[in-house]
Amino acid sequence: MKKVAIGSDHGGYELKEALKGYLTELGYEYLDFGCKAKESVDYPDIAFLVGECVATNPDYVGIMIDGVGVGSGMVLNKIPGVRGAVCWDLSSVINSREHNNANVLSIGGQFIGEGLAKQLVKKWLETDFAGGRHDRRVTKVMEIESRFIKR
Ligand SMILES: O=P(O)(O)OC[C@H]1O[C@@H](O)[C@H](O)[C@@H]1O
Repeated sequence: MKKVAIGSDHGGYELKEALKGYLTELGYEYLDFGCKAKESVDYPDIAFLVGECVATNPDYVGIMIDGVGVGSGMVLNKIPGVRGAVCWDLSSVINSREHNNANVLSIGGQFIGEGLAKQLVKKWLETDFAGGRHDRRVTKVMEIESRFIKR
């Protein structure tokens, strides 16, 4: 079972706190990268920490929650090795795992209520990469990334 790197900005703080308890209920270990209170913070700072954890630890997947999910999605996809997926419903969640082998889920705490967020997180964590033709495509995604990595 993968471990979960979880983080939020102020827009996702309350949902993050609720999801932590839910992850424990489901049997997942997690590492909380903040934020630690509802005061305003900058989503790139936290999304970076979540993405860095996932990029450097194959045992981890990530969950990042800001107000909308899009900004953190941008940050996550700047980090080599991270495939961040901004999702809003069960179809996008399932597709991001089966087709894209997403390793970080980004959701918007201002749009997604606690009940739906729990459904999305559970489904995302339980859905496997389908491989096959999708493996070829994800390999191409990662190859494109490698063209921009300076050595
Ligand atoms: O709460 P403020 O600072 O207005 O806006 C920050 C939010 O707006 C978007 O960039 C992100 O979703 C972030 O959570």
